[in-house]
Amino acid sequence: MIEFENISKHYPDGTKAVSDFNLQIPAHSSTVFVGSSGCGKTTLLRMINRMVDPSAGTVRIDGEDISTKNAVELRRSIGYVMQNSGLLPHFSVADNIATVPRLMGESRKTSRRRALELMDTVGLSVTMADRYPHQLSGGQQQRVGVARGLASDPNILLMDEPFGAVDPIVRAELQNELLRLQKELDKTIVFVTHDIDEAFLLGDQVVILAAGAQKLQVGSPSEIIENPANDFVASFIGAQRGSRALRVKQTAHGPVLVDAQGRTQGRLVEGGLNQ
Ligand SMILES: Nc1ncnc2c1ncn2[C@@H]1O[C@H](COP(=O)(O)OP(=O)(O)OP(=O)(O)O)[C@@H](O)[C@H]1O
Repeated sequence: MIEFENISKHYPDGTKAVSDFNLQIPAHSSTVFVGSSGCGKTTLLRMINRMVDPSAGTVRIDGEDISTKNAVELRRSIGYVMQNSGLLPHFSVADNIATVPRLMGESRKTSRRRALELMDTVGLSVTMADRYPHQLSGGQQQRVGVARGLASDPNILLMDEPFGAVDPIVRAELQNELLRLQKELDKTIVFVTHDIDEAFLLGDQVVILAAGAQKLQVGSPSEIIENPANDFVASFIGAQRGSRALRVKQTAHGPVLVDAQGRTQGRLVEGGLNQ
C-alpha cells in the first residue's frame, strides 16, 4: 500500500502545487489520478519515487517512510512510464528496456534475455529488438516504454499520461493491453491522465482532482458514476451527456439503452452478465 499523509508541495516561486493531501493507494490494483492540466497529478506521482520530495508530510510504501530510503535505489525499484516513452534515441529497443537491469548490475546477457521476454509480454515482436526508437511507430515506442518500466519487475508501476500522444485507435489498443497485463502481472499501478474515460476504464480506484491537488472524489468508477460528490464532478464525468447519460427506450423487441444523442448503445437484459 502507498500512503500520502498530510502532503504539501510548495515551490520556491510560491506555487502551491499540493496542500495537505491524504490518500491510501491499495496494493495489487490500479489507482488513477485524473484532473485538468496543472492540478498537481504529476507532482503527486513523482512523490512516490522521490523524483519530487514533499515540502511537508510523509509518503509511505508498505508502512515505511520513503524519505528514509536511498532515493536512487527507490527510483530504480519502481517502474516509471512517461508520455512520449522517454526512450534513449541512440539505444536499441533491447538496450532501452535493459537500462535498469544493467544499472542494477545484471550481466549484458541476462538483461538482454529479460528485454526479449518483456517485448513478448507487451506484445512487441522480438524482431524489433535491434531497431532504434525512431524506427518504431508511436504506439510501438509506448510499448517499449511499458516494457522498460517493467524491467526490474517492480511491485509499483507509475504511469504519467503514457498514452497521451498516440491516436485514438492505438490508444484504445494500448489501454486494453494494459488491462490484460494488469490481470497477468498484478502490480500496484498509479496512472495519471486528464481523460475521464481512460480513468474509468483503467482505474479500480479513481481520484478526481482540482487545482492544488484538491481531492473532489475518490472511489471506484461505479461509485463515482452512481453517486457523484457534487455538480462539478457530475459535469466533469459527463454524467448528464455523452455515452454516460443513458436512458431506456422501449422497442417491439424489449427495452434498449440509448445515449444522449439517441444512439442505441445496447440491450437491457434482466439479471447478471452470466445468465
Ligand atoms: N518546478 C516547479 N516550479 C514551480 N512550479 C511548478 C514546478 N513543477 C510544477 N509546478 C506547478 O505545480 C502545479 C502542478 O503541476 P503538475 O505538473 O503536477 O500538474 P499536472 O496536473 O500533472 O499537469 P499536466 O496535466 O499539465 O501535466 C502547476 O501549477 C505547475 O505549474
